[in-house]
Amino acid sequence: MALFSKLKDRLFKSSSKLEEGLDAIVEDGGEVDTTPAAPSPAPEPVPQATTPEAPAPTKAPPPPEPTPEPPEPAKGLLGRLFKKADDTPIIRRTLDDDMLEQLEELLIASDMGVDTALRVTANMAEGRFGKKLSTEEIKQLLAQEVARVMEPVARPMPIYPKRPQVVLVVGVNGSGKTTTIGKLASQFRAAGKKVVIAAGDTFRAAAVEQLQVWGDRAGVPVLTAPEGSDPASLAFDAMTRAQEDGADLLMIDTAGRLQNRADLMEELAKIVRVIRKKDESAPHNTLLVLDATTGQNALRQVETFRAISDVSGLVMTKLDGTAKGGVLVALADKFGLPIHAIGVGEQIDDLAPFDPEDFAAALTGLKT
Ligand SMILES: Nc1nc2c(ncn2[C@@H]2O[C@H](COP(=O)(O)OP(=O)(O)OP(=O)(O)O)[C@@H](O)[C@H]2O)c(=O)[nH]1
Repeated sequence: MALFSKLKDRLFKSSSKLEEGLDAIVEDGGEVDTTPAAPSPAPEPVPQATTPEAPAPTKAPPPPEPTPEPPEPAKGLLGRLFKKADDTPIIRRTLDDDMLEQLEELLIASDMGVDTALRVTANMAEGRFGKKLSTEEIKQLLAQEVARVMEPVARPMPIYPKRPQVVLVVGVNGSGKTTTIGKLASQFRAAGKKVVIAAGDTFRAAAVEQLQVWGDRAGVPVLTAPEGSDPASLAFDAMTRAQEDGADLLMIDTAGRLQNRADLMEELAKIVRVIRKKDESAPHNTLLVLDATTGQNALRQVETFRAISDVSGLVMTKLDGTAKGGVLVALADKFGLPIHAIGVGEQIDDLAPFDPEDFAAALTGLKT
């Protein structure tokens, strides 16, 4: 399945934002490259001294531009379109301090966060100061750097021989926990695993109903308890049932009321205490579900949930249709927590494994 093109299509907002910004930066102070064969972006082997003052003579005052003749009008609309694609002049700009600063600002505006943006741009610039770069070449460098940051965190959710493997799912209300549990359950079931879901957000009847809908879609039983009852007691019953049924996986949904952090912390701790009566090593995974559209707020959510639970990995939802995809780079750079999967839509199969190179290309709008 062409998952990559799906991701690419759906990350359009992030990539178009970056793309527009990069075009503007290169055009601002760049000049049309009249040399016929464009030099390749070339990873520079030149090990540049890290001191900033090293390479220097960057400013070659642009000679009066020999603006290339606009392409002769081609016949017909199609002809004109193709002509434009072929003959669009390539603009290059010399990489200097000003340009670097603009790149940093663009990446910060793309939700990468200040530290990550600075690190990424510094790596992009290394050995390339004073070189002329086109937008496409910058995209390639950026994609390379993003992929490098993301590579260590791109890990599927580990599966252990323990049965049932208990997966506690945490995250704020609306982040996509229910949907993600449904999608994961469907994938595990398709892989031949026996799955049980526990609707641990017992405070909201609507949340339980939603989970039942997803359980039906995935063909997986959902254990529920009366509204307002103790989630830990439900978790205990679900654990018993999962053990009796010989289930491979027990996925426990939890409430996401961060407004009352102390209560939520106690509630999660109690669920953990109770399931450990049945299996000391449980929960085996604690998945934090984050909504990509919240941008930098996702960083704060990781900090908060790490303080109240033993987060072992992340699932990032709603990457489709957001211009804030860059936050994943900041998350990877800052916390190094594994990103197990990404949500790219509301349908049951809209959960993809996290692939750093595909993501980097989709985020930067790099043509592959
Ligand atoms: N576009 C898009 N929407 C998503 C994705 N994941 C979840 N959603 C939508 O986000 C909304 C909230 O998702 P839920 O799964 O109900 O979130 P929750 O964290 O369980 O929320 P509560 O039940 O309120 O705790 C729903 O409308 C979902 O359809 C995704 O990857 N892409």
